Amino acid sequence: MHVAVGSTNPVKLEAVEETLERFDPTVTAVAVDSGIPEQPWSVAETITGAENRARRALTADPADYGVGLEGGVARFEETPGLYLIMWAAVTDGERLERGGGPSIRLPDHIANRLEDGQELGPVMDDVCNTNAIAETTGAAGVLSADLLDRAGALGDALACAFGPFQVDHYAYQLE
Ligand SMILES: O=P(O)(O)OP(=O)(O)OP(=O)(O)OC[C@H]1O[C@@H](n2cnc3c(O)ncnc32)[C@H](O)[C@@H]1O
Ligand SMILES: [Mg+2]
Repeated sequence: MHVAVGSTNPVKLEAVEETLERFDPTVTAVAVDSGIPEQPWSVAETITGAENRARRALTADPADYGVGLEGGVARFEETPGLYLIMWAAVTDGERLERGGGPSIRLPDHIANRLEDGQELGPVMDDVCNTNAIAETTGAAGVLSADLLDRAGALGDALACAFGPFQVDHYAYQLE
């Protein structure tokens, strides 16, 4: 199985390789434009970024599946605070499925810096005194006391978008 991933971030490639390990995938990285701002600010924008990445990766590199993984931030009416969210999209060229990953509240001092227009990756590096933490454990790792890591969190979203291609239950269309 050949999977084209719309990113060159090693943590995203790791997420795909680990999550789809059972299918023994050949994973290629495709540099694509996500078509949205570098720091998505809503569920809708984050999902659109994942969709664009999946479609554009498959167009650039004809594989069995195109995968898009996108991190973003969003507010929810039902709960206070700014949340880090992540979404995945998978396409086989005809059908496209979406799946969501974990959501974790950002500390106010970090949320305030995003409100001022900064990006989460560099803000996390500044706060944690790290270099490119978005390519390893990520904010998801740091803020969950390492109960998660970014590859695993993105992998959960991917599993939710990829599973429906493999499971017969989705093949029956309800009229
Ligand atoms: O090369 P790409 O694929 O774009 O990888 P990226 O790390 O920039 O990932 P996204 O564009 O999907 O994420 C949007 C922004 O949110 C940041 N981000 C998302 N999740 C993060 C995490 O767990 N830790 C640190 N930064 C994160 C990321 O660095 C970007 O500034
Ligand atoms: Mg990015």
